Amino acid sequence: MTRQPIPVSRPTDAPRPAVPAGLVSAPALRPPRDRPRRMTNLLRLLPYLKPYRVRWTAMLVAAFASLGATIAIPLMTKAVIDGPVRHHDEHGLWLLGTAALGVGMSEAILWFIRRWLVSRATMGVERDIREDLYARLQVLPMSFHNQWQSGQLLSRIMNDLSTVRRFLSFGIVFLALNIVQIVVVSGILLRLYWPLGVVVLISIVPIAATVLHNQRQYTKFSRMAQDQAGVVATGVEESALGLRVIKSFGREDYVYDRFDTQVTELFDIQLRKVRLQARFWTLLEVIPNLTLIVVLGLGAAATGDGRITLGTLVAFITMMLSLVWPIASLGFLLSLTQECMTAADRVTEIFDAPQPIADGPVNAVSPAGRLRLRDVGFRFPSDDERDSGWALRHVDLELAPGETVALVGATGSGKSVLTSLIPRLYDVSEGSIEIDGTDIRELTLPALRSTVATAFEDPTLFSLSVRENLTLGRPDATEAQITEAIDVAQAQFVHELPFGLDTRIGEQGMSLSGGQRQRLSLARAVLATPKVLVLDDTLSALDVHTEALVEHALRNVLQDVTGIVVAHRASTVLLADRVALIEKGTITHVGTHAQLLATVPSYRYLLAADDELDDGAEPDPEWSDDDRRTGLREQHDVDECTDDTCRECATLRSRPTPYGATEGAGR
Ligand SMILES: Nc1ncnc2c1ncn2[C@@H]1O[C@H](COP(=O)(O)OP(=O)(O)OP(=O)(O)O)[C@@H](O)[C@H]1O
Repeated sequence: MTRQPIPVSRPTDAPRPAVPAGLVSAPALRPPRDRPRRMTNLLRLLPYLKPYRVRWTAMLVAAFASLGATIAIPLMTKAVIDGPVRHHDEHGLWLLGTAALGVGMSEAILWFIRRWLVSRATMGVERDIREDLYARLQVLPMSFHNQWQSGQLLSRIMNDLSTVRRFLSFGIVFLALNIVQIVVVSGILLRLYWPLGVVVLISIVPIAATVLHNQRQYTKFSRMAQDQAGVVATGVEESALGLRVIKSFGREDYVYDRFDTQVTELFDIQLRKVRLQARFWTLLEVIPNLTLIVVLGLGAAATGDGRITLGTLVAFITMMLSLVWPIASLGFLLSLTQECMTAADRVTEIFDAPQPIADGPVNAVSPAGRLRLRDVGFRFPSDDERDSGWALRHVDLELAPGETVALVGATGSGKSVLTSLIPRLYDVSEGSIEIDGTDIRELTLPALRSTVATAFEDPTLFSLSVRENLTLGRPDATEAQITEAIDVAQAQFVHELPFGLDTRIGEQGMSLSGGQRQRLSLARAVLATPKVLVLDDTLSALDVHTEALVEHALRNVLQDVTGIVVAHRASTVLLADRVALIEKGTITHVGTHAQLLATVPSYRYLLAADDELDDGAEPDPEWSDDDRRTGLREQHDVDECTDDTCRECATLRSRPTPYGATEGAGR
């Protein structure tokens, strides 16, 4: 089974309507309460109807035609009663009866046509907005995703868009139809017998007043319910992903209680909505019934006095009753309109989120891969006024094409943040990063991301086949190239999966072990054949033997690319030509492993945990270049050495490498 890789943005040639311009160049995200633009947000979604305008207009015509039939039937009834029935005209009765039957049947057929026409159009609109929203989520920067709960996004992309569809499919149509029906029928009622018409109009006033009064409350509850649905979705997602942790700590009760609180809150909000509606619906039941009693009494008297005919009274009552549903549903339809406006707010918040990381003008993959960081500083974007602090400051580093630098630093020192800046997952806050002399902000994102490939410590795999996961960065890779990348990453285990490369792996690659996922992630990065390869502690989950094999193969790959390798172990550092030590967000030392080992105590502490070594000691001038590079003297025989204070023995013995203390890091 071969499937297309996950698209990260909508293909430009896809036969879909463009995102309405209002959505693309929308202003920055602002909290919903500050925005008096609720209707505007809904209107901004209406251009999605454009591709379906013929179908939608036809649907409106069918709907209004069937409304005409609905109104005509009571009038025909009047004509039958006051004409053929009253005058015992059998021929006229057949004629008018058949016509009324025809009108009734055409009303039913038009109703069916309306439903048939509208469902396809509105489902298409829902699909189109959903696709654009998804494409938008793909291009929004990491800072956006850091700030948004994934459940909120899920609830917007699923629930809110269904609300928009419901509104477009019947909400807006019936709102228009019902208003027209109320106005036209009220006019006819006044014309049939104005005193009774006035009674009916008076009865509409309290209903309309209640509808308007309820709107604000209902809107507030709608928004609260929709936001809380997002919180619940986040809870479900988190507990599904963190199931192992929850089980291993035996915290099922705790997460259940937390979930129970969230769900109960949603339940309470929905209950408040229902209570509000219930009060409203009660009013809608009572008032028409009271009106009917009054109309029947006054109408019977008027018929007895001969002021109106029996046919007029029957038509009046039939028409008046036909108003009950349009008026009653007005409350529901206005509620739906409110919900839809809230949903449109929530959807457009995503479209409106700023996209600071945009394409530059240069669409060319960098030829050599010379990487330069100039006085780079970075602070995480923060929502509030609080200063988020500098995660990186004054970072200067230059890598020649083909050179590999290991990034070493204590946990939290800024290594991952630094590696995220190179593919522009975040943009630098100050300074610049250049590849082959071009500021990476000048490059188009596709060009940059073809130049730079990254493998992360926590490798995310998708619910796709192994092949699709591997070729994410290079969809046109050949079998030979895939096999080579698999070999480099020592991921040959994929051939033993039930369907080999076509085996579909579970959600987030969960059916694979951590080390297997890391190897696939590494193979994916290698297969992308970048000019700059960034490995963010990619080998941390491998056993020492596999790590040694991967490193052996990686050595060849790194010869041809510029590499930044985040390393916590000496064995990984040995892949690099030079090492950069990062401390509290700043690169404090750059040199070979041996130089730093010999001269920088904090570096020794990090890699060797050896604080017994002399601070500031220079490496032995008799060491070979290779020894200097590795910081280990291969010729030195630890077993033979009798000097208890020997620096080399201490280094070799304490080093947490897979190579054995006397093997000189296995080079
Ligand atoms: N999304 C974020 N928002 C705010 N601060 C963050 C975010 N991600 C990381 N940080 C902070 O930035 C700093 C550097 O984090 P980073 O992940 O780069 O550390 P690291 O050196 O890679 O650590 P480790 O070796 O543990 O992976 C830390 O203080 C961390 O708390």
